[in-house]
Amino acid sequence: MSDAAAPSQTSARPARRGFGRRPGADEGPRASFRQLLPYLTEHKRVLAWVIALSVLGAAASLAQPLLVNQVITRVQHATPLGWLVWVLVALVVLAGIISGYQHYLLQRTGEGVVLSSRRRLVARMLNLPIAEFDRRRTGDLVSRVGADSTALRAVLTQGLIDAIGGALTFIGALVGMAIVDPVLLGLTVLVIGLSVVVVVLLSGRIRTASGKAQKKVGDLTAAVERAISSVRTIRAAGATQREIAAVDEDARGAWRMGIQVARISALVVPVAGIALQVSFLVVLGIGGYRVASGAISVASLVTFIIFLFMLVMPLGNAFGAITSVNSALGALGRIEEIIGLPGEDAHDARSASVADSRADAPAIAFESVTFAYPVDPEVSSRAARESTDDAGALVDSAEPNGDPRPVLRDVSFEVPRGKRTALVGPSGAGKSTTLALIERFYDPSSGTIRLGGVDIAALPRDELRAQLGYVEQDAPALAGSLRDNLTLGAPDATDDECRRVLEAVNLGEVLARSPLGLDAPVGEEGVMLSGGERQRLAIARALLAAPPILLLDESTSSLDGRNEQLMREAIDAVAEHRTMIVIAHRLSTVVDSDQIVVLDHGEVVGVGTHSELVASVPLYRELAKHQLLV
Ligand SMILES: Nc1ncnc2c1ncn2[C@@H]1O[C@H](COP(=O)(O)OP(=O)(O)OP(=O)(O)O)[C@@H](O)[C@H]1O
Repeated sequence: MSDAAAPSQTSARPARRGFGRRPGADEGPRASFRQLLPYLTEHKRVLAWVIALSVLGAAASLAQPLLVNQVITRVQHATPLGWLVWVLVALVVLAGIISGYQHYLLQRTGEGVVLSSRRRLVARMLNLPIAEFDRRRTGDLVSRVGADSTALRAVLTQGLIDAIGGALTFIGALVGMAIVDPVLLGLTVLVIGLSVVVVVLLSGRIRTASGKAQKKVGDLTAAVERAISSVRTIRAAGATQREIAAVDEDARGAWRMGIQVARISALVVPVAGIALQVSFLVVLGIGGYRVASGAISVASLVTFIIFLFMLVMPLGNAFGAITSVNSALGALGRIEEIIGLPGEDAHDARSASVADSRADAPAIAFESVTFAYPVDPEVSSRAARESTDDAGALVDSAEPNGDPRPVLRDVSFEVPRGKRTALVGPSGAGKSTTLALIERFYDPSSGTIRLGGVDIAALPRDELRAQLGYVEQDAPALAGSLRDNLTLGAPDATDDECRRVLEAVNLGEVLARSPLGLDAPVGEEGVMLSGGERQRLAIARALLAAPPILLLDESTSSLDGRNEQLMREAIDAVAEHRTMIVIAHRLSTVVDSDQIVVLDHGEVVGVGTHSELVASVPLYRELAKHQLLV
């Protein structure tokens, strides 16, 4: 049940500040090369094989000019060519096969890196504390799994491994040059060293710019996600053009950052070429002078120049690799930012088990629970810095001094086993928050919540959530079929059980509506169902998992008489033999509850039956009068 509830919590309660821009958060996170290594070492065998192939390929290619030279000499001297041509053909074919195979292996490994980053990212993302979803934008998170992970592929497919393979040629050329003429080598190293310094200096800027570019893509995805998920509201408000303009602005932001990356890499790409040309001119000039002065022979100078070309080629590859690795590091920074966050159970004690609960203890007990929603650190520090008026407008969950504002204060009440307890109170009193604390979507700032006498903070979360069924307030249906929705918390349920449970919540009619039966799609967020049907489908889902305690956050939307009756019957079906906590927005649903807890401004102002509360709690009497129940 918990698995069902946790992820969909985000859609039920979109982040309060979710759509806004996060001030000062323009600097994307940056990753270091060290963080990339685990992704590469996962494939170290294939990569070693690829490097070996690239050395072999280089040797096959390098041998070709030597053989061509031989062929030409033999033709000039009219000597038979013999096996030479066949060896040459074989080498050309071999070099081609090696390069094709190497390309395939790199692409495949690149996909492997993307896959493992996505797996790690999604595994962590779906385990993050709910508060992280409150403060982050869904689209931005989605973009990390899509665009950012894809960017990692470039590390392998664009030069890094070629550069490593080329390192051998590079070192060989250096050694050869040192033997031929150390003085000329000194000059060459000076020129090439300068180009390396330039590239290394630029590489940091590429990484930063790529990180920002990926962040802009995240902003864009978030804007598109917001526009698509609220498309009905946007159309109805006549705001389509404004939304298009807003998304357009984000798209242009991503484009601008992309251009910036292109500008910096445009500086890097020609550096290797310039280094070659300059060192060629220097070697020719100074080398020519040294030949003239008799310091070296012409043959040595020619050999040195050939080595120079062999030296600069892999250097060009390495510079290309620096660009692609730094771009990937920009994306990796955003991936690692999420992977590095602690999961919701990182600090859990797990020192108790549900088996420790006592039969004589209440099903649930709140003991002096105080709770404040965590405030985004950025907002809290901004609130503390700026004038209180502005800060107040920033976010309503922070006190003017930046401290989080308590939503529940010193709340104590008990939920008896097998009975129906209702939570009532004005909007914003903290009713949904109370259920969220029982599910441990958040932990109290102080006080204790007990399940059968056991502190829920000591229980493994999956054990706790297996005891609870949770029906959220609005639209709690997931895209997919009726069956997908029902079996979310009970994957082994049979079709018969699914059908029975649909009948129990008066949804038999929905089942009969489509020839697809249980396979009938419910649409994105269940749009193909009415509000009342969605809520009853969620109740059916909870019922199928058969948890001993059911938490039901009744829909705020008003239901017509027939739907209300259907809902009441569904709740009665659920309540049988179960402990139930229901948040009631219509008192008529709860007047016959065994116990009613009245919340006001985060405090318990009364606990009792309907008639007791009418007699003793003015707020309840007021609510009842309003709803024509007294
Ligand atoms: N994720 C959140 N982050 C920050 N503040 C929140 C969050 N969810 C709720 N709040 C705040 O907590 C307070 C209590 O909200 P809650 O949803 O628990 O009230 P409620 O009694 O269920 O209201 P309603 O009857 O309207 O559903 C409100 O002031 C609300 O703004």
